[in-house]
Amino acid sequence: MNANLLELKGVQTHIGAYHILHGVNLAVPRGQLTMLLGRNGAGKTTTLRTIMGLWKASQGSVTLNGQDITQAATPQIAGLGVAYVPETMGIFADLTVKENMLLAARAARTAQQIDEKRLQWIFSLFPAVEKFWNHPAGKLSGGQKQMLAVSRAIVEPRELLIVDEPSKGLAPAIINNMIDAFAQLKASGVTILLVEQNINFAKRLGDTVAVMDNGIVVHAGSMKQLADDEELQHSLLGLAL
Ligand SMILES: Nc1ncnc2c1ncn2[C@@H]1O[C@H](COP(=O)(O)OP(=O)(O)OP(=O)(O)O)[C@@H](O)[C@H]1O
Repeated sequence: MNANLLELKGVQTHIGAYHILHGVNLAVPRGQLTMLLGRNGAGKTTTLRTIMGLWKASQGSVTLNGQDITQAATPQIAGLGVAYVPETMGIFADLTVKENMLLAARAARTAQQIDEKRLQWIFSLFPAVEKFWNHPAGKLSGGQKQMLAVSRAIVEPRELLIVDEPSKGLAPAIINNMIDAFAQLKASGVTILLVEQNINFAKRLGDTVAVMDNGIVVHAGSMKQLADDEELQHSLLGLAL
């Protein structure tokens, strides 16, 4: 079995006339939490969208479990066990939390059909999801919406969870809750890829890190190594952890 669940090799992506990714190499080790860092506009979101088939790579390859998914359609990629939470979160504001969860559960048509043990586990990770079960999702706070978005992504078992900036705009207490939840998710065996701007969040959760700049990965290694090396942080990110 390949040690890397996901691998990008030489991935180039164009958006219309713009050449955004210039040969991204990225490895996401199985069972680990990988942080994708980088300045604004470095190409992190474009990388996630290319993995999900929402943009198509013009060159290079994306492989999942050794299977080439470079040209696969998004539903097919999702069907292989990949869940993606975009920055916009994809929540239906007019629907209740419960309805949002049901829509995310492909196999369930009623709340009773969602695997009960799994639902209780999700409630334990994100108590707000249970508390506001029958409330319109649009009424939730930013942090609660983010928790609902991640809960939707894991309503059924997934092999790979990809989340774009889960800590964005959240208060420190909510960020701590989010860190605990991701740590528990990882302990359950899910491989996780997170885009982050919050360096402390990255430092506390990451096993592996990749740093992007100008559409390529300019550094890859262990999170601890980067966390311990202030000079490297300055040169890669313009700041220290
Ligand atoms: N739809 C689009 N059309 C044209 N250019 C785009 C589009 N989406 C992104 N870009 C450009 O691609 C580059 C990379 O954007 P991307 O969103 O991937 O960066 P990012 O690292 O995720 O940054 P941020 O943290 O600001 O979201 C940026 O220069 C951006 O302006």
